[in-house]
Amino acid sequence: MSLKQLFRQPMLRAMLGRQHIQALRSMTTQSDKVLVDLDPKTGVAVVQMNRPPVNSLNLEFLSDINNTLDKLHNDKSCRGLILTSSNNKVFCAGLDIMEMYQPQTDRLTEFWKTLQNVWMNLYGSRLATIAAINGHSPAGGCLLATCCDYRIMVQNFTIGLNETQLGIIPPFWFVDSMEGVVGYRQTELACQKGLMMTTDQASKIGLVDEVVTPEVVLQKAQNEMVSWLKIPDYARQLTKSQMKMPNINKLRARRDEDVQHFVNFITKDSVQQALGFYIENLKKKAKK
Ligand SMILES: CCCCCCCCCCC/C=C/C(=O)SCCNC(=O)CCNC(=O)[C@H](O)C(C)(C)COP(=O)(O)OP(=O)(O)OC[C@H]1O[C@@H](n2cnc3c(N)ncnc32)[C@H](O)[C@@H]1OP(=O)(O)O
Repeated sequence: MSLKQLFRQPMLRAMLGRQHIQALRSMTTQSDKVLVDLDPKTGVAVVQMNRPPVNSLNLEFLSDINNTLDKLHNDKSCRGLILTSSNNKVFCAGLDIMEMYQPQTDRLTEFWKTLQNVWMNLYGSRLATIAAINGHSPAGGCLLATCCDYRIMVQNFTIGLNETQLGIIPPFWFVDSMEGVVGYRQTELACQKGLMMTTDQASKIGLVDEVVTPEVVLQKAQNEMVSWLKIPDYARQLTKSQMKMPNINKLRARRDEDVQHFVNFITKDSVQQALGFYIENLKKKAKK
């Protein structure tokens, strides 16, 4: 069903009310890959990633996410953001591997710059941000989750920075994001070994704050958000910025160098070969 058709549903209209539908409409015109429901009463936006089959992050999807963040940041009524997925098995499969396999350099460069922008925009967001992780969350998916201020994850899924298992390297700002959440030692273990952790394992090291069942994940995120929004915005925002700016400034200072490293690394024959094998295995596994 298209969004237009969805808005026409009498049940939905009755449930949400007219004002809410208006907000929904204005926020969803941007992209069908990023669905935004901004509640004008609470100032909380639920942002659903909606790029089937697995929300892998390609250039266009990343641009859509970035535009959505910009729009929400420019909307004074918006105070909180809950990031989740329309797929109840996969929160986000990480970067779209096809962007990195046999790439055109211009697009690869643009792709990486856009990912850097998404990271800076979400990690440094003025909003209180909660990830409602309702499915698997490898690599770039884990990065998005660690950009948020709080993580609630559905049981029996997996999360982690598994890059080394693919023969690639998690960039320093991926690592910084993880370290900010779980500390140096756990980051060292998780990143060097490319660990994909179950929800329970992730909870034990503090990578996720709450483990829940699928039915309640969004409600739990909404409840948690209430407590964050009780804090005066300026106090919360300045405290957040004090803690996050050093990492953002670190990437800002090394942006071009980081793009260059990425492009040089990805275009190496050995890395292309490793990615080729990985894609083949993914496809074989998907067919089974
Ligand atoms: C000196 C310093 C140098 C620094 C250099 C920098 C180095 C580079 C840094 C790059 C950082 C990379 C970050 C990443 O995010 S890489 C991506 C990592 N992601 C994964 O490994 C996830 C792979 N996917 C899965 O494990 C599963 O798909 C998942 C658990 C997410 C879901 O399982 P499920 O069973 O539900 O779905 P399928 O596996 O059947 O998949 C369905 C189809 O989707 C395709 N797919 C899956 N993941 C991806 C992906 N990440 N990109 C593109 N496509 C993906 C899969 O192949 C299936 O497709 P088909 O149906 O067409 O076969």
